[in-house]
Amino acid sequence: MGAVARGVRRHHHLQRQLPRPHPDDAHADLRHPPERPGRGPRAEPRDARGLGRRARPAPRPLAGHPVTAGLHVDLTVPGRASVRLDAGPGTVVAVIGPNGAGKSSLVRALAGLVPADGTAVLDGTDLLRLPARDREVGLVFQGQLLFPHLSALDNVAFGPRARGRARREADAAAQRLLDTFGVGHLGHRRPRELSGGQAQRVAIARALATEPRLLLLDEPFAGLDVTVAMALRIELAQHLADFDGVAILVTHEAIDALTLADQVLVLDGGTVAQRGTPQDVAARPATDHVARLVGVNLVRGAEEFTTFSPRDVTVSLRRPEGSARLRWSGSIASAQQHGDAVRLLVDSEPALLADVTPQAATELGLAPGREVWLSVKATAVSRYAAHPDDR
Ligand SMILES: Nc1ncnc2c1ncn2[C@@H]1O[C@H](COP(=O)(O)OP(=O)(O)OP(=O)(O)O)[C@@H](O)[C@H]1O
Repeated sequence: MGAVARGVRRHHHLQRQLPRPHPDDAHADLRHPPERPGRGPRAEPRDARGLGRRARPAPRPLAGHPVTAGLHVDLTVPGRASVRLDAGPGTVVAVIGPNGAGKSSLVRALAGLVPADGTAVLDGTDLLRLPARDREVGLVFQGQLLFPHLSALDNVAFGPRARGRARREADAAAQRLLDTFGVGHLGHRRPRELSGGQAQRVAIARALATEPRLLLLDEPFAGLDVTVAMALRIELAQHLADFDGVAILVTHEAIDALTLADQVLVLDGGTVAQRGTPQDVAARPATDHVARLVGVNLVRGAEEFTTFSPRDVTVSLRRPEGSARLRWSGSIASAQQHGDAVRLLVDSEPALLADVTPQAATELGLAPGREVWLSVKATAVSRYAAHPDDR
């Protein structure tokens, strides 16, 4: 669980120690979704953690697949991606990687939007053997269109209604979700009357409305204003803290992986380059892409990788003393303000980042095109095996 989600879950755990909230309470209803019509009052016992979530129907096992809760993927989208992934219930997996790495191919294969070989077993059922419409999957894709002729509320209520829930109940559940994502007052509006951020909130609410066992979020914050994206991230973290399905979040932002995810899957060239907790992946990146995402330098040797912070790099115009392994030359490709420092991207082998003070940048004339030497102290670098067993 990500750091934000962990905090939220702790908060909810404390709340669970308190007397049960009134059923009309909007937050309570997220944990106590209304029953489907015709089933009468809740008959199932509450689960062991006392969350009061509705007991799910027993998963249908397939021959050769033991019923194991969560998601167990070993699939290939021919020519695009080949991925193995295991995620227990309640896990948020961030999928990161450069353009063309296969991230969208993975989520689209799970959603049934592109054909795939292999298996993707969700709570004992192989999704790849089901038509897309029968998969218990909620989808949020970047710039995804809402139904233009329906109001925001009807967009969210559409899925539950299509699954047989009475209109009043579906609308009430949709309203609660819209409230959760801060757009409860916009339920009457058509999609064209919503801003991008508001529409994206409605899209997330719509994906959650059917209580999917698998939530697929493909860059849900892309293209949003920074403050809107941050607010949405926090709201989503609160929701994910109580979500007992599996969520897969494709993202280009390190902050998503670090704050929302329990597991990070790094794709590169259509295969898994690294997997681990956000902290492990950030501390020991295996690819240049991840190193850039988390803002560290990565020097890859055959047996050993080395990382260090741009802050620990010394920039000089003359060749410095010290170990040749910790010394590079190159020309400055770019110089940008970064917090209270100037961040240089140096076209060395490999390309490296160096943070210098504005004063040093001025004194040394550190502008693009300038030839410089970079060095780092041995005590400032972290080394790790290039090929750990768990990749
Ligand atoms: N419709 C398609 N037909 C054929 N190949 C495709 C198609 N869509 C994607 N590909 C290829 O499959 C590979 C993986 O693409 P994919 O879109 O899954 O990557 P991605 O990691 O999601 O990239 P991005 O971050 O740019 O969205 C790429 O080599 C891409 O060119």
